Amino acid sequence: MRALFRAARASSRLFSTSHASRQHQNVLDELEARGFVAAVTSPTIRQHVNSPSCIYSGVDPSAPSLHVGNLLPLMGLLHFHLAGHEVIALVGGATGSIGDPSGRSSERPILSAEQLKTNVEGITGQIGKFFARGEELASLFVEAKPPVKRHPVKVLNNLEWFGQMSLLDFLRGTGKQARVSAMLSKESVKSRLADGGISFTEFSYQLLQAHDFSVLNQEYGCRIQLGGSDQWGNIVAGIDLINRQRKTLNAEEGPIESESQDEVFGMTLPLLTTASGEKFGKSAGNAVWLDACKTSVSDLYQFFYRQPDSMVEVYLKTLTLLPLATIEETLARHRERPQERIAQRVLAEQVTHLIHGEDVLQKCLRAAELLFNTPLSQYRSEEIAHVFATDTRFKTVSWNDIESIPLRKIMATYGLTASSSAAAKACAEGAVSVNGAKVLDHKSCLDKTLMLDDHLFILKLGKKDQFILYVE
Ligand SMILES: N[C@@H](Cc1ccc(O)cc1)C(=O)O
Repeated sequence: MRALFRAARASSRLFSTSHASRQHQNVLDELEARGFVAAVTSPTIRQHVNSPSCIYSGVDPSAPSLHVGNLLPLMGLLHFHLAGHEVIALVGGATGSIGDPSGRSSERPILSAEQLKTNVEGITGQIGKFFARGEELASLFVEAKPPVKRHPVKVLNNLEWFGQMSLLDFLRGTGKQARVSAMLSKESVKSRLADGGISFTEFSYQLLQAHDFSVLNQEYGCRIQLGGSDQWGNIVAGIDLINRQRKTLNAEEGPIESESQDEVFGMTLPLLTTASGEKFGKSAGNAVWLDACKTSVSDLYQFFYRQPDSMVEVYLKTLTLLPLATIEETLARHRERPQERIAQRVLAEQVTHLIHGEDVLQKCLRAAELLFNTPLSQYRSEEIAHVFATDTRFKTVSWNDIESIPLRKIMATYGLTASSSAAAKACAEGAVSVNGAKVLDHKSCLDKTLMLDDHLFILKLGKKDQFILYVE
């Protein structure tokens, strides 16, 4: 671990250490300065977070992996965690089986119990790693004085309380407190009623999320819920539910001790968009996943490296832990020589480190250097195989597998092009190379004499796409 920190420190040598120590005064000041706050349900949240509180945010397991669009709420939670607040990351094993209508124009498909279980496991693991790496990175930049006491982050699954709950208990305890008029007035419901309608299942979703907030408030003293701006309605539903339940209880049993009656809050985050105004987190129409098997580490790196100048400041402030002063310095250096993409490089390195760790980042940088800059002949095929071993663009084959297959077919098989006719076209246009040598004839097979020390082919399409075949 120490070695890892040292390596991380070395890779962060770009940054002056004068800003490396900083004390969190009020986490809200920090979050506002970084552009994290879209809205809060009550201004008193500022006083409230002057002393340690407990905050939660939830994510539904609609896929086995999180994607970069999920990073913003996680970063928000991470700032609270680093500042000494208690943090609960909730994975919606129950809500994920219902489907949140917020921000969706059509019903979600129902996932099988098995699929949900796989998804919950995948996401739970990713959240754990995210906070572990976040702390590791923070120790490089943020040294709170006096040291802040941090609490272990809790990752909970709402199936814990919904799994055993009967429908009658839900309708009597939670449903009874909810007003249909308030439920109908939620944006997520209104927009669907105006266009295509909504199932009773998705209509009820807001009550499930409201119930979560109430459970977390009672069981863990949780008083803040954080979410994207599309979550406003669901968050407010939770606050309303908690207040109504308290009122009922007070009426039935007389006022109870004050601590459990303290105000609860909601805070929403802005929706991150791309320069063209689309939802952030897609690359060529596909989500950019945190799971390296779904989006390779180098594709994740490249996704951030390719961000336009107009967006890089927003992403540096929200998706990295670099102190604001360091971000300013980085941007100033970037503006002097924009063609060097200094800010994009820092962004890509920081995010890749946060998601995949320092070792994987270094491997990825090495791979990029290898694929883009240095002459291939400087390398041994074993070294390249080692660097790319877990990369989705790497495949071990036998010579028999590929010997008599035309290049265009190989390219299509390994996903370099969508079809072999697209590969043929790319060859004709001179966009294809094998170990640095241009291949114009798409009918040709891989030439054994081009192999790097008898083992390796790098197929390249244009500047960005490549595939590595390691011949055993
Ligand atoms: N509804 C949230 C996820 C969520 C689930 C349960 C909660 O208690 C909170 C949030 C979303 O779709 O992003």
